Amino acid sequence: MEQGEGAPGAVAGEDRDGEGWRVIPALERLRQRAKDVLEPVHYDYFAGGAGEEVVLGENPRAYDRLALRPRILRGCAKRDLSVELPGARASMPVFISPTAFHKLAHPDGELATARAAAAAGTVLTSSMAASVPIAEVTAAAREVDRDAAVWFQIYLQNSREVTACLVRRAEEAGCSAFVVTVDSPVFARRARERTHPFSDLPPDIAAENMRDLPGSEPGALSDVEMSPEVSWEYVAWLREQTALPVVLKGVLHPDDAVLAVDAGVDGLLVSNHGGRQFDAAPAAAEALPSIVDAVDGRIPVLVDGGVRRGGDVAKALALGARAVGVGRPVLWGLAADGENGVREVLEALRAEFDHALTLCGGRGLADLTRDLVVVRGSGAAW
Ligand SMILES: Cc1cc2nc3c(=O)[nH]c(=O)nc-3n(C[C@H](O)[C@H](O)[C@H](O)COP(=O)(O)O)c2cc1C
Ligand SMILES: CCCCCCCCCCCCCCC(=O)C(=O)O
Repeated sequence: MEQGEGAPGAVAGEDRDGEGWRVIPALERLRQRAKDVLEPVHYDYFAGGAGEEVVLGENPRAYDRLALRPRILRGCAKRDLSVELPGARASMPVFISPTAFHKLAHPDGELATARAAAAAGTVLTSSMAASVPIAEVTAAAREVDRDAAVWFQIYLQNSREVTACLVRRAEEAGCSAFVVTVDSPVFARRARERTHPFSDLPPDIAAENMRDLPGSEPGALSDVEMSPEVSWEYVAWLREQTALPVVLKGVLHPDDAVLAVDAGVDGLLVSNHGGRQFDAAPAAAEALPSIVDAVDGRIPVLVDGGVRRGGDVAKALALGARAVGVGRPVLWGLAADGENGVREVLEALRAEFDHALTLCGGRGLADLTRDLVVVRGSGAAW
């Protein structure tokens, strides 16, 4: 089996995409299949990370450095995996984090992902840079389950008129929350762009939410901007633009978590963008506990980055996360087998998480508590 970024001793720059040895077999098979079918430039766009991909590897490794001390004899024959999230109730504590351009993975694009998420009873966060407009994404989800929840991810644009227009569109499409990504004041620098420079997107694929926005010609596409001008004042303004829950994505410092609560947001997503933005950032699992402590139960804390196994989900919840997001595994499932591939990823994670919960003696998510977590090699509690 291929060694890779999660493997001890993996060398940066070699086999960086082979997460294989540590992920559950179904996910690894789908990733291999995705690698076989995708154009190398598209595979590298999905798989890659910022800089020399240190954080990309650290995200999964941080989970490996933790262990769970199971509780015994707790009578856990009946278990409830469901969870309350901002604007949604999910059947399990695993949701889909926003990733751009699903049509690069499969011709059905976000329509397939939305159907799979709805069938699994969980949330799809549709990217502002999705290759299907948000109204079509929510409609696809609702065809499967009329109560399906879809969140809309947004980058705050320099023009507030443009941001406000995107907010209205997502509301009209029936999204139930906004995920505002705040970890990207600039575009990332990614090592794989040297080997596979980003060509233009194929002519039939575009960021469809960016059509017909204020200031552009009818039918024209606006750029997705990442702006260093964005500040807390903009978040406060956005808070006034919508009654829907707002989740801030990309929070890594506990002081920012406190500022976010003060700004009136409804949830935090602890994330380093899957290691794609800042290669000196901490692993998501390592940033999580201090943020959970700073928030002190006032709003739910979510986390994404490097979650590849049910045990990782259990560790994140034990550290205080309400739920975890997955990014790349969903893209591998989508590329490998469309809607069915995404379903397979979600159901594999559900089954593994349920198994881990049972082994921890848990009946529900609240039974995963921080006292279960120890640091491997030291035996010390977290
Ligand atoms: C190909 C790709 C595209 C992404 N696009 C977005 C995006 O449009 N907006 C966003 O907030 N995050 C984006 N992300 C980051 C994900 O939301 C998420 O934070 C990350 O993938 C989680 O890590 P994982 O892939 O290890 O699960 C993207 C990630 C990938 C891999
Ligand atoms: C070969 C793939 C082509 C990629 C084209 C990139 C165009 C960038 C403009 C949209 C940015 C979307 C941000 C997505 C994101 O957060 C991420 O990749 O990470």
